[in-house]
Amino acid sequence: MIELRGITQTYPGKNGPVQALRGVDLSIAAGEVFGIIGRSGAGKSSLVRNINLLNRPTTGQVVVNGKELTAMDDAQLRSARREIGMVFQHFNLLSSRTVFDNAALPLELAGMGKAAIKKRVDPLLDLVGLAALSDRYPAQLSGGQKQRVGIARALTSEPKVLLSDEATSALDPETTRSVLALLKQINKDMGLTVVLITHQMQVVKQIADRVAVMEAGKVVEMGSVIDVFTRPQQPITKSLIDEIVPQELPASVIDRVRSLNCALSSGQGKLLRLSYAGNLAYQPILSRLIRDFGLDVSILNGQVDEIQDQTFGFLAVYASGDLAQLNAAVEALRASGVMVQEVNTEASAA
Ligand SMILES: Nc1ncnc2c1ncn2[C@@H]1O[C@H](COP(=O)(O)OP(=O)(O)OP(=O)(O)O)[C@@H](O)[C@H]1O
Repeated sequence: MIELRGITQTYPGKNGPVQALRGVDLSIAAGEVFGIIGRSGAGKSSLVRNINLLNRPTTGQVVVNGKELTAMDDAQLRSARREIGMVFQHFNLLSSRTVFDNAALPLELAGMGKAAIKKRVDPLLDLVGLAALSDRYPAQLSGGQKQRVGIARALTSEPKVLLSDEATSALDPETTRSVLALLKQINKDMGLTVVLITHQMQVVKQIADRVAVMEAGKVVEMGSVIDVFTRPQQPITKSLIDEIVPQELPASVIDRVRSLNCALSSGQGKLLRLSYAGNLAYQPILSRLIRDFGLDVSILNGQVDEIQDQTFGFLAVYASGDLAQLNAAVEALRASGVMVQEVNTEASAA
């Protein structure tokens, strides 16, 4: 549905050119909710604005729904853009127009008649839960309601793709959840492809199917959300996930393990961080360590959560026993799909 090939974006800057994007290739499938995450300045806004050519990339190709936007003239582009709706962090509503008139604006500009506009806009205001507020002005709305107007407006041209540029960044956590739930519902009910950029993993976790992690103008990691949460590879990904799934164990746990280690011969105790997802969450992982390998196991830390009906989690356990059995147990865990990290307590505590 969306193909970005070799995208670079260079802006003129006071102290020389700023290279915001340094060669991005992305393929987003129809009907997906695709998250693009990164810290401030990573290039997310530049990239999402490349998809509808609100920013024209310096080099590279943008193909949406089989049509190469980067090869189009202005008239062709205006028509192609109707298939791509966009919602913005600061809503971009006109204060002098009512909810209905804000949502209707793109249709008015396209020259549609009043009756046809009403037929298109009324159901959309109903969909976003604002039917009763259609005569209000933006100043009389909450942030969440303003964003719902923005979403209705983006849907008036019956797009196939919805781009969301930090649409929930200005909203409180509860309103964020309800706006994201609305986007997910629209994605499911209308089959709309949603591309959202955010700096919050919580947003990715709630709604995205796949995620690309950006750093310094490049995509450094990409995968299904559950895979990226359970097997983050890059330091930036780990640090972004840390707010939801702590990547480091508390110092108090490391301290306790060091004193446990002192009581054993070298190597007979290991601190293991086990990450797992999906069906593995229902496997008797710990009882196998005890039964099959004769180990003692203490649970020291952990968290279990869900991403779109899939369980995922991590457990920090201290396993002790015969060294050969310990090593065999780690191998068996890895073979079963559990990600096992042996935590070096000396290095971690330093
Ligand atoms: N119009 C512009 N002119 C010059 N430099 C720009 C322009 N727009 C963005 N940049 C620079 O390009 C880089 C990427 O910016 P971009 O806004 O795409 O990142 P971002 O990940 O969306 O950041 P944020 O979350 O802060 O919006 C930054 O260094 C930024 O300062």
